[in-house]
Amino acid sequence: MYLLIPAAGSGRRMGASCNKLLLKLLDRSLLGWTLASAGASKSIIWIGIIGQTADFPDFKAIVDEVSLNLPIKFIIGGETRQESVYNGLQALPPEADRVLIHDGARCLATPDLFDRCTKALESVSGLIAAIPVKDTIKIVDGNNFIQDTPDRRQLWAAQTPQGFEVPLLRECHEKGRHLGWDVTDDAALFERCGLPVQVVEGEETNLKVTTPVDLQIAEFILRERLAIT
Ligand SMILES: Nc1ccn([C@@H]2O[C@H](COP(=O)(O)OP(=O)(O)OP(=O)(O)O)[C@@H](O)[C@H]2O)c(=O)n1
Ligand SMILES: C[C@](O)(CO)[C@H](O)COP(=O)(O)O
Repeated sequence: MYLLIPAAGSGRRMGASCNKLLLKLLDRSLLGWTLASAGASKSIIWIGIIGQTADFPDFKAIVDEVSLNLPIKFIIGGETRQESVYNGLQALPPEADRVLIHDGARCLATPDLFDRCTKALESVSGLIAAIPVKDTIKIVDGNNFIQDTPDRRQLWAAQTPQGFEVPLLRECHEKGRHLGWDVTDDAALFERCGLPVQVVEGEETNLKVTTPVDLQIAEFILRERLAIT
């Protein structure tokens, strides 16, 4: 399976002075953990890392440290995640018919999750990893008054990997650009184009490291996983 890793963000909500994917979690950068997990999966055969040019020297050092036995391509990202993935899709090898897209910031996804998504993508044209929400969710208006409480049994929190047939996802991105759609994940483009997206059970620990507290939670999970005290 071909894998695109959007890693071209700035980490504004993390408040760090650099791309948050360069921050260390134990002895390795966030991007390093993400790459190590993808590299340990049985199904990933190629990785495209989408980043800002200024980060490429650091990204190259991280790739060397993780010593992956896979072809790696560096792809220049855009101003939004949507644009970055668009650029990634243009840079896929011509033989790539299906692709997984996985946020660099979801550095705790396990190799098994990549493999389960790859397997599931053999029989559907679009999928996402997601987990049922645990909280009661409120729809709130601009004045902070609740408008609705949707049935939680139908609510799932979207994660990555998200996987798609490449020609269909390219078409959805083109349409989105043409019509000015602004979305936070690739599944949303598929949905707006009326295409089906299947949900694959994600992982509760597959958090997106977004704010400083997520870094602490991620470190706790990693220590438990690696049995480090
Ligand atoms: N222009 C962008 C923006 C985001 N991303 C990537 O998309 C993933 C999810 O984005 P998010 O966690 O929001 O990262 P940032 O954009 O870096 O964070 P923030 O929104 O707080 O600035 C991250 O792996 C990030 O690097 C990207 O490739 N290109
Ligand atoms: C793709 C994603 O990780 C699914 O949860 C998320 O939508 C990324 O969006 P963000 O706005 O960059 O957090």
